[in-house]
Amino acid sequence: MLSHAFDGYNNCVFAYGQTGSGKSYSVVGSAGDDRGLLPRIVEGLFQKSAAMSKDSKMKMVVSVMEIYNEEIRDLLNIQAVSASQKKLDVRLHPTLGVTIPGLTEHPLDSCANVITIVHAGLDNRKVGSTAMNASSSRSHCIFTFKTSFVEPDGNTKSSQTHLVDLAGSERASRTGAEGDRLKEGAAINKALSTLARVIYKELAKAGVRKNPPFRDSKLTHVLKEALAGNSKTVMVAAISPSAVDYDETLSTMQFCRQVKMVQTKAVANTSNEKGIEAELRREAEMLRSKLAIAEANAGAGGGDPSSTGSAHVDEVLSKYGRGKVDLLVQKLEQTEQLSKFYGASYDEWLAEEKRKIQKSATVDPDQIERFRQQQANREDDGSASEHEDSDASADTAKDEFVLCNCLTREAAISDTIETFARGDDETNRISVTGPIARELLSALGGSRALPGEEEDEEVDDPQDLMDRAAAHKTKALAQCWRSCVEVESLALRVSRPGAPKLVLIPHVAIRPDEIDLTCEVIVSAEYNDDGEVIRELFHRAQLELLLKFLQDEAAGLNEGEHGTYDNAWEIAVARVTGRATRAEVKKMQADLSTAPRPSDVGRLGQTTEELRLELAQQQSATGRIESEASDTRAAHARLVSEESKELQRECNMVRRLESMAESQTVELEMQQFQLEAARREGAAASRLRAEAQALRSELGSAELRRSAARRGSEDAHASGDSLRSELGVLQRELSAMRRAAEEARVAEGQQAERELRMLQQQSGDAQRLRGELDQARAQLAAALSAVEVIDAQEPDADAAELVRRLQREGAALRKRCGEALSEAGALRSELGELQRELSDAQAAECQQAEQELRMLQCQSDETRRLRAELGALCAQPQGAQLAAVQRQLAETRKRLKAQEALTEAHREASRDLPASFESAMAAIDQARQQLEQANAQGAAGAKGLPRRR
Ligand SMILES: Nc1ncnc2c1ncn2[C@@H]1O[C@H](COP(=O)(O)OP(=O)(O)OP(=O)(O)O)[C@@H](O)[C@H]1O
Repeated sequence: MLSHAFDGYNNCVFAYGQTGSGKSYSVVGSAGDDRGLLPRIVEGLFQKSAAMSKDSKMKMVVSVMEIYNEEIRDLLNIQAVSASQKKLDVRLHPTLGVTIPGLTEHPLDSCANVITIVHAGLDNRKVGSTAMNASSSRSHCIFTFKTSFVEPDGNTKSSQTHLVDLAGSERASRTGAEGDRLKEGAAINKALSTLARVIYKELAKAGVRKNPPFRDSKLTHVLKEALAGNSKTVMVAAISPSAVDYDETLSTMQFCRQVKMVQTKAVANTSNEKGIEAELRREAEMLRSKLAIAEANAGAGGGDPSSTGSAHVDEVLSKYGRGKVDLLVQKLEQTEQLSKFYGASYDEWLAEEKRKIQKSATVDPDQIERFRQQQANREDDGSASEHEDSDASADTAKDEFVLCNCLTREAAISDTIETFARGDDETNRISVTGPIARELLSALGGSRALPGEEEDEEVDDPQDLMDRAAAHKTKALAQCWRSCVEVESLALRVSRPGAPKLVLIPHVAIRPDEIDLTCEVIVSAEYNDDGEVIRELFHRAQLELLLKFLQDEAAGLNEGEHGTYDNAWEIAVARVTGRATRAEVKKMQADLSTAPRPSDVGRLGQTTEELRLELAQQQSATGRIESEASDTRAAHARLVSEESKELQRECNMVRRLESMAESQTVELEMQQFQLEAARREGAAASRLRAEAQALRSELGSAELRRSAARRGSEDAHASGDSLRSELGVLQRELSAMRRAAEEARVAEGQQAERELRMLQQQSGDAQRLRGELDQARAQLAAALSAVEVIDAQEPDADAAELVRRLQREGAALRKRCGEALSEAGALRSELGELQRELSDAQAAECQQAEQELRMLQCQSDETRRLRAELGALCAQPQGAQLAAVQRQLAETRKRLKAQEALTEAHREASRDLPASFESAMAAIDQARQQLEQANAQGAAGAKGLPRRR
């Protein structure tokens, strides 16, 4: 873009997108690395300018405006913004193109200066808060940089860069806009939809001639050149990454696609002021020298014209040359003035240019009122006389010319046109030839197309109407000049030196929809016997008709052989006006002079008398016919006025129909556009058709797989159901087991308690037995001691033997008793251990059961989820997912099997538990029996002891 600007191309960047998507962020941004396009472009321009050669110069001005609720406001003219909300308007200038009179432009000399100015402008911008953006731009903002690069050789490249931050498209339902916000939103959406329509029309334009509705909104009117003309234009599409903004994002992208297809026609804006000036100087010099020759000839009493070249050319030069030279000199002076301005300070030049533009684009309100009044009068007084009409049209023409002058920049041209518009004195007879006419034409039309040629739309705004009327007039005038120039040059070509002069007095009658170009031709038709002009005759002729005749005549003439016709243009005029040419009159005279015979004189006189009589009759008949004709003309005028009213009504209806047709055409174009897109897509579709065929067959096999998968899933469902029922059974079994285990635990606990009590009782019995044993031992000891005493006194071998046996048995008994006791202790500890084991096993079992329950719940949840997934998958058959589900199903089956194995193990464990308990109880019983035996033996032993003596 920077290099385009340096090469003299106009640029435009506009940011488009929904509200809050980042348009302002992209165009202006904030400080540092977050700065947007604008500061970066300006930096680039100044950097490039610094790198240019010293003799080159860059000049830059900036303007900032906003379009708020269809009103243009200058953001750099704070006074206007805050004081009276002064609105600006868009004008189409014949040479400058789209202009906004009153918009201030600030000269720039540094990057910092630009940023300051731009931010000052942005402070005045309309910003509001909506539900979608806390600082939402409520207006379209346009930053315009005009740059011109002047090279050392005078070559100038000028460009204009627009940076446009559009307001975001928004939906009232989402932004929550009400009141003023809603109104702003409506204006924003209107401008954006006009932008879209302009784009559609631009696309349609390639085929048929269309007029995009640029004037329907201020935005498109201002950006007309950027959207369809001389500009390199870029669109930045801002979109939101959020899924809720899907619709807006899609519509932005569709708009993007259309914008991408619009083609603009950018041309480099280059000029060389020095070259133009030099050319003008050369031409002026040449004309001055010719004038000097002509004056010298005139001073010398005429002399022989042929000695200085063409007498006719000299004659024309002597009469009109001064005017031409004066005009050219005037033009030259203006160019000099312009170049002086260019050489002077840039600011002064800028101020002067602005003043000129404002002056040229401002129309006096009185003039508008007068013009409107005259138009109304003209419409109302359709039946007025021709004379009144011509007076009124003369006045109107004058006003229209004044308006026309307002639109031209060149004062000299304005004067000429005004002179041309006056129709009552000698100055009106303007002879136009070659260069001057061309200059006038180029000054009137410029290098641009005439405004009237560009568009043909209905306008309600009076100022607009004035502009267009003036443009229309300018166009008519240009046409008239063109025709005059051609007529004159042809007349010059076909006439001979010494032939009568051709003077054209153009009349331009302008009506809203037609241009009538006629001219009065002076034919020096009446001569006295000495060949002197008695009076000049004026004939009104259609310029176009005249031009055609002259062209025919010129085509029939071989250049250099002027002898065939005395004066071809005279013949042409005579043909047009229906009069005899001088040559014909002369021929008739010659015929008469050569033919008369004395015998015929009387007859001729009689014939002449008869002819005179006939002529008188014809004259009276002509008078009658003329009076009838005037009546008919009046009636015709009335009819015409009625018809024109009728036509006006029909026109209005046609316009309404046209507007309807217009909207239908827009729709049609959109459809055509879509059709075109569809056709393009169709081409891609045909490429994809083969692929689609392959996919279809693949789909068929996928269908088969899907049905197989569905069957599999149904099986899986069935197996899932059976698994579930199994699971239910297992759960029921588990709970029954849990209940049985609980009961067994309680019963075992009670049993263990009972046994404990018994053991305690047995241990008490054992204690008692031990006490009795101790007693028996003490008795035994006492008996032994008594036996020893007895032995000592009277030894008894048997008794001693008995005692020894008893002692042995007692020791054995003691030993066995100790063993029984230790066995009972071991049994007790074993019992305690068993009780601990039992309680541990019960706790572990409970824990395990809870875990299992939890697992089963998880499994049942998972099964439910899997079933739902399976259902969804069945609805959308996709092989991979089905396989995944089958895998999950297999895993679940595996887990169920593991669960079953675990449950079985627990079942086994719970089966083993009572057996070990029973063996423990049997051991206890055995120990108890042994203890009882020991006790019985002990008792028997005690009984068998000899009584103490
Ligand atoms: N790329 C980004 N990085 C960081 N912040 C961003 C970005 N784009 C936008 N933002 C932030 O999002 C918010 C809205 O952005 P911005 O005002 O530029 O949106 P907008 O399209 O101009 O909206 P509107 O049309 O309503 O004016 C701002 O606060 C801006 O700083």
